[in-house]
Amino acid sequence: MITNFTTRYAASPKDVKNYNTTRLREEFLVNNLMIPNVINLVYSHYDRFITGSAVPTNESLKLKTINPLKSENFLDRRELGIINVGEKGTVIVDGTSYILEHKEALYVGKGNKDVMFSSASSENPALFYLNSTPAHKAFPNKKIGKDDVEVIELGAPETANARTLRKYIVNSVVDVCQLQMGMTTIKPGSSWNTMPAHVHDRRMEVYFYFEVPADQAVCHFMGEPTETRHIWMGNNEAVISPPWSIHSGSGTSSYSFIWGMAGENLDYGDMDHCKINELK
Ligand SMILES: O=C(O)C(=O)C[C@H](O)C(=O)CO
Ligand SMILES: [Zn+2]
Repeated sequence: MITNFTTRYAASPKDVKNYNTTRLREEFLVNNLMIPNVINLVYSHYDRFITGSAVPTNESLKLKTINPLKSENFLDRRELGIINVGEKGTVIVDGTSYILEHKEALYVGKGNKDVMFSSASSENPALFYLNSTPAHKAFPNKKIGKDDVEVIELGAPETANARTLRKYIVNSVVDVCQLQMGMTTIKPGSSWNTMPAHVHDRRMEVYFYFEVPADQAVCHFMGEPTETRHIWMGNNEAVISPPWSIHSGSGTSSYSFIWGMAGENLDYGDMDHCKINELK
């Protein structure tokens, strides 16, 4: 089996103003996820947040440590969130099996040594989306099924931002050190996520867009509120959002995305909202 990783460094908003399209995509877009039989990881220096995927088909895939961690096992000093956006699969953590159906999640605490991914069917594999952050305390592993999530309805059809937000890995659902993860689904007829936009300089965020039809796209907006840029994104692509950046998007069809955050606090609602008519 193959484990790949790449590193992304943090960038100043003053520099990002001067990036062209290619550079913007090189620094922030993660477009090598959900490759069969491979674990692909991107190590970002924003809060040392790792974004990745594991797609096991005929054989199980083991989460191996990577060089930047300089640790024997991947989770020696980290916690991990896993959301399955594919078909049924299993994650075995130090001998305990957790079956994850479509859109179920697993929190894996610091100190676990062995994490193995497998799919129930090699033709219709599990698609495990992974987020990992540094951790300083070992919290118990916990599966988060569809009934465990906290659901909020946001937006309205009139403003084209009607969407359902599901909180999976937040501190009211599971004990965590700093990782937060959830999923937002745009309702048919709406296109905007996270509008009105916000920033939270206390935390960075990564968005993973999925359920984007093959001939459609999502235009992701980033940048300081008065200096925005955009990145066109396809299905199963992620984008790193620096703490100083808005993170909003508009799709040419309905779509879903997984948001993952890390940083200074665990307060989901700690956001500085931007006035829509003041964005530039
Ligand atoms: O649609 C939304 O609004 C979101 O999903 C917002 C994210 O959860 C977020 O940005 C949290 O800070
Ligand atoms: Zn946010």
